Amino acid sequence: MTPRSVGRYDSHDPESYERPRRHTRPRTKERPAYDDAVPAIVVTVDRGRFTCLLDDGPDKGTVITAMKARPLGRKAVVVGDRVRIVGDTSGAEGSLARIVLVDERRTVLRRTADDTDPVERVIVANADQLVIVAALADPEPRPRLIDRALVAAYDAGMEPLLCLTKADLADPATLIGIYRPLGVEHVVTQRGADPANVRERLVGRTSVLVGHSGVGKSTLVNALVPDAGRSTGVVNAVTGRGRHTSTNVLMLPLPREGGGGGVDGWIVDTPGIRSFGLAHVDPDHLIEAFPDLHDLTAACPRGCTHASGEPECGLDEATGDQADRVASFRRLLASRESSEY
Ligand SMILES: Nc1nc2c(ncn2[C@@H]2O[C@H](COP(=O)(O)OP(=O)(O)OP(=O)(O)O)[C@@H](O)[C@H]2O)c(=O)[nH]1
Ligand SMILES: [Zn+2]
Repeated sequence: MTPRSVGRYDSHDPESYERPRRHTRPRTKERPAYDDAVPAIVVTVDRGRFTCLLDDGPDKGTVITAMKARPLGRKAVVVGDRVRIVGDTSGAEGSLARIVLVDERRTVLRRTADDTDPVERVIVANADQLVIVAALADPEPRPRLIDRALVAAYDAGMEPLLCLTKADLADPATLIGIYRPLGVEHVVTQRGADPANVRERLVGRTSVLVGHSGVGKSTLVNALVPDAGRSTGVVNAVTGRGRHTSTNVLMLPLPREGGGGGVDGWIVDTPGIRSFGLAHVDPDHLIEAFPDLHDLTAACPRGCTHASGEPECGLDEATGDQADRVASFRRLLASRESSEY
């Protein structure tokens, strides 16, 4: 970074993105610094350094290392954030740009403080889909964990997808049956199989993959993103460190089929995240993910949590298939209290 650019951008006020500037000086002579800010996507965070990909212009896809500009203060910048950066955006080795603005987030996937992490955090911003990876065997599927991931997805406004791996070891029918009443979509896969059925679910969106250790998540990611392999990915070029020992959340581009560059979607791998703290989840927000059940609760007493045993809960009116749905919804509600990881 040249001394000129340091002086220039230090006085920059990122707030001016959000409010019209009060002083309307002619802009021809001294262009405001933020006109130079370029859009980028945060793909990983490591000790205060943000790895971003330029998201516009002829150098789109260039890997940039950036830090937060001071005026952003303690506001978190997370993987998936759309940001504006200034300074040295060349991506040259050793260069450091500055994030001056974080765009409004479409979705936020959070985890509450719990035994494994004392701080509530946003894990990923702007993701559309939560892919819950579970092995059909070895390790045995744990529906309680799947339930908790579903709660996190619905609460975040993300669509859940159940991805059942190791189909060579067990039949998926039972597990699929458990999630049918909720209308959860699923795909079944196994090592060595063409991952096309999984891939087609990822095209055009940003998908966060979560799963317990050993379920085959890395095997799947490597099949989907062949040359970005977990240990040699784009991020390595910047950090110079092996990714395979890291537990950082990492967003990988899903390469367009047939080579030639281009990105068909984004996969966010979450090696360090085995569970979600769900204490922040509000039942009235969760039920909005199920409009038919939400309608039933219109006449619930004030403060009704819709759990089984609540007096006069509208969900008790459900019959037939919808009653199955209510039972499943209540199971999800109860999973918030579970201490299982
Ligand atoms: N039988 C069988 N084994 C598989 C399959 N997919 C992965 N495995 C094996 O399961 C083990 C765990 O796979 P990984 O891909 O490392 O699992 P992971 O979910 O990334 O686990 P962590 O690295 O602990 O997060 C490895 O020994 C894989 O070879 C499959 O479809 N069938
Ligand atoms: Zn109720």
